[in-house]
Amino acid sequence: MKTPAIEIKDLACTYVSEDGKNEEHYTAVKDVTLNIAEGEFVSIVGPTGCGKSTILNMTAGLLQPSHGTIRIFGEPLIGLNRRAGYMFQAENLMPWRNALDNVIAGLEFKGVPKSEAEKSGKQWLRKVGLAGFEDRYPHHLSGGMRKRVSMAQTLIMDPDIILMDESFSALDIQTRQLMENLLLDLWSAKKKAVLFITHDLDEAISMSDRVIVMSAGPGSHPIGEFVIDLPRPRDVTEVRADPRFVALHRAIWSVLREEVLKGYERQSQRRQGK
Ligand SMILES: Nc1ncnc2c1ncn2[C@@H]1O[C@H](COP(=O)(O)OP(=O)(O)OP(=O)(O)O)[C@@H](O)[C@H]1O
Repeated sequence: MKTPAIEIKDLACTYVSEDGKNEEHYTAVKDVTLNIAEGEFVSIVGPTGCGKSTILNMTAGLLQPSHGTIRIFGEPLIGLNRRAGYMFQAENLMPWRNALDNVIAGLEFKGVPKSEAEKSGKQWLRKVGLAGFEDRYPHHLSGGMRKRVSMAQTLIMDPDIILMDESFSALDIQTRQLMENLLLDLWSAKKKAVLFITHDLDEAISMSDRVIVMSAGPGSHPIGEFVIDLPRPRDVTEVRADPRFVALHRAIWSVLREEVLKGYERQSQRRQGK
């Protein structure tokens, strides 16, 4: 069997917070075991606050697990995950750089000569539908255009793994579906392992090869795994009318629904300090 791109074993994360007097421990995730194959597109869905971002941040190497291991293409993850590119919900463009200079920032940092980086940057801006926008600064681009620049900025580095945390959730629905289709097009041209975090079950099903459902926290862990056997290439809007999509949605929601309700209840108990 091929070595997985991401191999997560018995992972746990306990946050410790202090208010000056007391130390509070909160185990967000526990017993998380999960593999993602090379080129596989996997989404994690779960109730709000269940620890989806916690898992992603540990896989990115931005957060140290309290327990368990993460292997990247067979190698234990130590420090930052250098084989991964990230796309988060928040804007990460540098406002003082134009679109092209934002796209090539990572290449420049790696020491790629400017002319070579610019040539590649222009190609990437074309791929994401922004040819002619090279000189525009982020504040002169729409939210959707800024996301396209971010996507080019991530993919130009040719990472073997792409980690995405609610990357499109701030966009309006039409722009969001355009971005989802664009991502699928780019992904199918050069398949990378994708770990995609989303609140949106429709988005998870329409994009993924596999959807993992997490339980409500504390100690959140996977409680369901669904293979999405919808044919590719997919159009994320059209695929939603496919009877198989509807059946998968029903099956996954039957597992997720109860956890969502538990998640709301536990969060409100936590807020009240119960
Ligand atoms: N630094 C921290 N200190 C203490 N608790 C934290 C910290 N970061 C996250 N948490 C808690 O850990 C739990 C998991 O958080 P996380 O952001 O990973 O969940 P999520 O599933 O991504 O949330 P959402 O769906 O709302 O984006 C939450 O209950 C959160 O309040």
